Order: sequence, then structure tokens, then C-alpha cells
Amino acid sequence: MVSAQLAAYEPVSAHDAPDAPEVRLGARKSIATVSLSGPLSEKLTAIAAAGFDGVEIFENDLLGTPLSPEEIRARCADLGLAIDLYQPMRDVEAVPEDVFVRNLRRAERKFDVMRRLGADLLLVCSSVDPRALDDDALAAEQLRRLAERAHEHGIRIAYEALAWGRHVDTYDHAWRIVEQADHQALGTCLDSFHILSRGSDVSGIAGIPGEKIFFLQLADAPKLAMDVLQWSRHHRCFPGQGGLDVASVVSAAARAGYDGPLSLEVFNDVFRQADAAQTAVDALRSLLVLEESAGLSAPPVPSLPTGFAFAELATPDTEPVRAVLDALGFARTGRHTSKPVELWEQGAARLLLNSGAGSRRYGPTLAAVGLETPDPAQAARRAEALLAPVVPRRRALGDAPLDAVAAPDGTELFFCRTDRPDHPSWTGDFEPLPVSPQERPGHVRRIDHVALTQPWHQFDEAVLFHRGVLGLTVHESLDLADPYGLFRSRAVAGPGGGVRLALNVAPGPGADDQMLQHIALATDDVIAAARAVRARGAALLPIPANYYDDLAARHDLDPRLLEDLRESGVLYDRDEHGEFLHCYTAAVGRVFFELVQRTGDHQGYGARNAGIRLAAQYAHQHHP
Ligand SMILES: O=C(O)c1ccc(O)c(O)c1
Ligand SMILES: [Mg+2]
Repeated sequence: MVSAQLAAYEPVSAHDAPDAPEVRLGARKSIATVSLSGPLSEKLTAIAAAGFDGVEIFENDLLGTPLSPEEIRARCADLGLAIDLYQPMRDVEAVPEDVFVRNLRRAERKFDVMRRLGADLLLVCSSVDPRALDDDALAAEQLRRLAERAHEHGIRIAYEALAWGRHVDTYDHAWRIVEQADHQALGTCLDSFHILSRGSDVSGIAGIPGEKIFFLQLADAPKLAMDVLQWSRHHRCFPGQGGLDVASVVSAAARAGYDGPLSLEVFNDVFRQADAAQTAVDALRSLLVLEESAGLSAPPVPSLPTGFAFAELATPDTEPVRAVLDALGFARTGRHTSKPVELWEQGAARLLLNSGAGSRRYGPTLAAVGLETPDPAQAARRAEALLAPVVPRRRALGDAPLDAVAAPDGTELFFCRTDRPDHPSWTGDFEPLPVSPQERPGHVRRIDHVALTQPWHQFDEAVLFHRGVLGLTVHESLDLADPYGLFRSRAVAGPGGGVRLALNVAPGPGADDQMLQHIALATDDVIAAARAVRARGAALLPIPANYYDDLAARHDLDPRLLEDLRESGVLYDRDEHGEFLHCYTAAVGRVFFELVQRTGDHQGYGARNAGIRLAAQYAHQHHP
């Protein structure tokens, strides 16, 4: 399954300007309690801690909590959260009179709960009741009666079209009924998922008077061909993590004059199991990026990374990594003046080896990545505005100031400007070590990409983080079988491919200790590089002979090239733009290296071979 490409980071562009709404400082932000895992009280704490202004209380969360409505109200007040909405009330309208009378009785109970909660907006979603009639006049009349009752309690009703509603399943239909009902306590609730999943034309939103849009719910989803109810209940995600143009709904509502909260309502099986505090931050970040895309706010623009300054490996026991670096042709060229960190270089590839961090249990880990950034301070300002945790500067006296943030998986990202006269350089903290010229066989040119394996429940968050915070463009997505689960991968890259990251998902829950990261090194001759590595005594990942038999059938390859690939354990892929040849070292701790040769303008990552690599790694780990 390949999901749709995500848009590149796109600041508000000039072509949006003529009818763009006036830029405000940012709308109030809310989230439905259904979007997070855990008991209600923990959800509320997480929502407030992330920085939201309000919540939608989902009825099931209320029913399942030992807290009384008064206690929930007090808890929210203490946390500084407004209760913006109570929801949902189902199956109300267009039913025979006796059924409707019972529905009004149900509504009275909800009004009572809302009084105790201090909530004054009730979401009514379009009926899925088989008894409901296809009769707009009846629907309008009954919703009007409901609104009259609500009004007596100081409550308003927001009517929302579910994409799978029995007779009302589009926002424009729901709005026509609200308009016909014509009561001040009745308005509509727009929900980006229902609107976009039906492929509705969002331009009609601008025709709804802003004050009649009582609420705006936001959710994205990957483009999947499946039943819309299942799609909504299991695969919604935060805006910017799927394939829907959520910003178009927000812009249209803003143009209509809507000035209520932007509220996330995400039903998602993964988020329901993930840590609520972290999900809440991810959620709020998605709204900040969305607001920017919709032209409603202007956080600091990104300073797009142009290349890798370094990758840092951490391990108290450096010997095994040194052996691999040496076999790869790296030389130790510097020593940090105040920390136990070595600089290893080859071509423009720089690796830091930090023996003052990491754990003996896991062996070497990839701890940090340095990104060449035209304006590091600007990049840090944007990161902070988009809720990226700032890494405390581990500075010693005299060290160059370095701006760094932590990615969701804990990898530290440093914004660097290496060896430029206008900016202090991190390299100034290293004292050069003598290197003899004959040590330099030099097949490696630079870092081609870094692959970061994400905990399975943080994958969408990681994609949004790298796109939103760093301004990287999101590319291919692939799902494939690995020996013990599903492997997902998505590439994000900077302009010109100077920075490429492959975000991979770990095989599954409980597999966190198998989270391997890797550093891919660019070479112009991968076969020579592979031979040199072997000659220097390091192991490359053995590739099964069957792979090469299939390769011969798939591509019309020169038999000598095929023999070289087979003999050196190099994998091969190609498309209309060029070729991708690559091989892997065995893992040291949680890290391994890849040697990569691109020909032509190939932009891929050897996706087709990822399954072979995973199976080979599994075999190698268990029967080395
Ligand atoms: O899946 C549902 O039933 C459901 C309920 C309430 C909503 O606001 C919604 O968008 C979906
Ligand atoms: Mg909704």
C-alpha cells in the first residue's frame, strides 16, 4: 500500500493573498477527549499541559469516569481548559413523532449533564437510525423544536453531517436543513473528515454565514479505499499526517467568518494506545502547522537544511565502532577539547564518536544529527514555536553555541553552520589530530541519508515533525512485510536532496530494543568500496543467492556487473531516473552503515530491496 504524497512545506503564498482572511494571532485550540488514550482525568491533564485552550468532552469519556460532571468542570477550570462542546447526541431528527418525543426526553438528560459541566454547545450528528425518513422539512422542524428546548437551557445545538449519515451525509445538506429550521440556537458543525472524505467542494463553506458555523472539527486521514465509517473510526490522524487538504476547510471557514476554536477530533487506533501527553503535543503542533498553511498565523519561517554537518554515535565502549569506521575508510581527525568526543572524517562525511554517553546494554546508538542550516538561530526559533523540545546546550566554556532540538524519537538535531566565517563553527571545538595520507583510501564522499527507526506509535508524529518543524518535503511511503511484521518507511528531504532522512517504523510493540538506526554513506563506486571494507576485515551483510537470480530475471544487467554485485553483496535498484546500488555493514549495537551509489538522478532509497535487507539482517542476527 502506498499512500498519497504529502505536500511540501508551503508557507502562505502570494497567490492566496487576494481573498485570504486577515492574519490573526492564532485561533483558540481545542481537542476532543476521544483523540487521546487513558482515563479522562489523564487526558485532561495531557491536553492542558500541551497548551490547548479547550476540550470537547466525549460522552463515553464522561460515562466511564468516576468524576462527577461538577468535578470535571472544576478540573477543567483548574487546568485552564474551557469545555467548548459536549458530544455526540445521535439519531435525533426526521423520525416519526413518537420516536422524536423520546429523543427530546433523551436531550433533556443531556442538557442536565451539560448544565452540571458548564457546557453550552451540544453536537448532534446526522441520524443513522433506520427509522429516519428522507424528509428535510421534517428534519428541520424537529431540529428546530430541539433547539427551542436547548435555548431554554442556554444551550446551542451544532448539527453535523456524518459522512455515513442515513439521509444527510454532506455538509451542504446539513447546512440547508439548519437554514430551513431557522433558529438562533441551531447552527452547523463542520468536520473536515466528513467533508473531505466525501470529496465535497469546500468552496460552498464560504456561503454559510460565519455565525451559523457553531463549531469546526479537524482531522486528516491517509487516502485509503475503504468503507468511510471504518476509515473514520480507525484511521483519522492529525492534520498534516494524512492526505486530505484540511487547510482548505480551515481557510474556507475563516473566509465565511467563523472565529470559534479549531478543534481536533481524531479517532485512531494507534493514538488510543500511545502516551497521551506526547500525543497531545503532537496534536497541538499539527494545529500550529495547519494554521500556518491556512494563512491564519505566521510562525518563524524555516531555515531549510542543506546538508549533513555530522552524525553522532554514542557508546561507552568505542572499540567495535572504531573498527568499523576504520574499515569504512574513516580517519580520526580531531578530539573535542573538553568532552570525550572524537571526530572521524572521510570526504565530506563527518562522524562524532561520543564515549561519554550511550549505554553498555545496547552498544552504540545514533544520538544526534547535525544539519547544515543557513540560519541556525532562525531554525531554532521555528522549532521552539512548533513545540520541539529544546535540548539544553551541553556547553563547556569556550564551546561554540549550538542550537539543538529533540526529535520525537529522542534523536538530537543540531542546527549547524560549519566552517563559515560569519558564524561560530562546532568544528572549532575540536583539536586536529595528525593523519597520515596513506591512511586515506577514500571511497566515501559524504553522508547520503540517515535512517531513523521510530517507535511504532510515533510514526505519524515523526513525519509531521520533520515536515513542520524542519520544513522538509515528505516523499515516498511504503509498507512491506518483514519477517516478523510490517515495515513502514517514509522519506523526508531538504532542497536538492542535501538532507535526506528515511523514517522507518519498528516492527511492532515490544520490539523497541531492536530499533536499529543507520547512516548511509555516498560513494561513487560501491563495489570497490565494498571490497575495500571486506579487505580491511569488516563484515558486510550477506545477501542470499536467490536475490541475484531474481535480479538477473528482472533487469537486463551486464553479466559482469551481476557477478560483481553477487560477489560483493551489493543490492541493485533502478527507475527511469537512474540506479541505486547499495550494501550494508553488520550492525554494531543499534547502528549499521550503508554504502550507497546513485547514478543519474535517482532519488530513491532502495525501497524494493528493503525486505531483502530486513530478512538478511534477521538471519544474520540469529545465525551469524
Ligand atoms: O464516528 C462517529 O460516530 C462520530 C461521532 C461524532 C463526530 O463528531 C464524528 O465526527 C463522528
Ligand atoms: Mg465530528
